[in-house]
Amino acid sequence: MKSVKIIPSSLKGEVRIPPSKSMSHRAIIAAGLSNGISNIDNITFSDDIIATLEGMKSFGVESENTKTDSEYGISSILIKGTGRMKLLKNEIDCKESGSTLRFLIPMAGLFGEKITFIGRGKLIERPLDTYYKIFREQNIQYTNNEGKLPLSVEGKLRPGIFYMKGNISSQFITGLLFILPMLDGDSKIVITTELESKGYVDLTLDILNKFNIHVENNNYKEFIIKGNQKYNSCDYRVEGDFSQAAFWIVAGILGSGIKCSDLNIDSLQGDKMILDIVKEMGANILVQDNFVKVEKSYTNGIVIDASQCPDLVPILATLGAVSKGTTKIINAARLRIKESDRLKAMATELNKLGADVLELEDGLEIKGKEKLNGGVVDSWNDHRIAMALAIASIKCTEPVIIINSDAVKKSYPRFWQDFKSLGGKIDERNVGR
Ligand SMILES: O=C(O)C1=C[C@@H](OP(=O)(O)O)[C@@H](O)[C@H](O)C1
Ligand SMILES: C=C(OP(=O)(O)O)C(=O)O
Repeated sequence: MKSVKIIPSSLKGEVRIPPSKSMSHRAIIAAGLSNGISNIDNITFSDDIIATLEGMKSFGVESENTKTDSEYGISSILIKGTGRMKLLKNEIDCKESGSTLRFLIPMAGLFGEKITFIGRGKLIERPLDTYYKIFREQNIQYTNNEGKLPLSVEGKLRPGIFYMKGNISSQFITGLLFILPMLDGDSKIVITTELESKGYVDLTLDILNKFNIHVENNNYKEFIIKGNQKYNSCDYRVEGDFSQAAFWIVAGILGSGIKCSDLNIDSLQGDKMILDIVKEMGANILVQDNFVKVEKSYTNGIVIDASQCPDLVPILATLGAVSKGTTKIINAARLRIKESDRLKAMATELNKLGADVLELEDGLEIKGKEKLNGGVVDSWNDHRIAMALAIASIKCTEPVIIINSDAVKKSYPRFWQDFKSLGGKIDERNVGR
């Protein structure tokens, strides 16, 4: 396991934002389900994306790496779909990726053969009840380990009406939206609660559309899906990731200004909300068509509703910890079922650095301080916690040691390189455990 020692310094400069993880998962899946060859440009092989790519290969999809830009760790891949999946491997390793697991489970319903999903870390216990309910309703056989992975599924998914809660994870809705259009009859998904993470469903519908699959969205309450649709292959460039840009935007505010390039300002990504949130907190930010530039700014605490942007919470907790007044993060209960219990993780670790964070049942209450101290903190094996703590170091008076710092590989393998290129001073070391 790796740890990093950070000597606090003020970051500044320009960073090319890595491709959106959410859009990469979706592009690989849609391309794999189509009949033909799709060129997917601007891909980073983070652990989560490797899990989806390998999972699709188990379903008979072929992929070829066509271009690699080693300076930025960016690749292009050709995905060869056959339109008809063939099962090459019955065990799918989703590593620690919730998206991979929840997007690929419904695909098992195309085969009717027994398929086993395995995973690691916290993924083993992240909830899947929404799918278990559907399996029972459709007489699909499944076994799990007291509700946890490994999960084995056997049986064909049939078209129909699917009632689903919208406040556990939007990933279940995305998972069904990929497969229901391929079934031999029409389906409807009915959302029985308010839908959280709507932006992620928008991303799914957008990619489906680009690959020739059409779904009617009745105001996020119902999704009407015609059966017998066919995915067309498509050349697709993945745009920059606003969830990752958020770390550098906050780093620029706390440090000495940062330009984030390769962002699409018209993006459908829900985490684009970071721009409005930091503006409301008082940050000076210049937003252009394809880049964002933030200046060092003094920010004030506000109330932040996290229901549509859960992945921003760790870095917003960091910003709140050094903003003037109180920052309250509300509607964030779902954060407890991510790669770590992110509410507990951020409250615990920021407090170790000298912050004043109170963990609430469904949020955080943070009383801002001008400076933090420093100390030894843990990433909880969660990429977003590691990155949020790294950015907190900018405001520390003493060094910060982050244990299990290579958790960043889940979504952003080059994070520490980019941190250094912006002037971050780190010392990486291997530690036992
Ligand atoms: O569909 C997606 O790509 C994602 C949906 C969100 O999950 P929930 O819908 O479970 O909040 C988000 O937290 C996750 O990082 C990616
Ligand atoms: C929660 C995340 O991803 P996933 O649910 O796909 O594991 C994330 O990237 O923060």
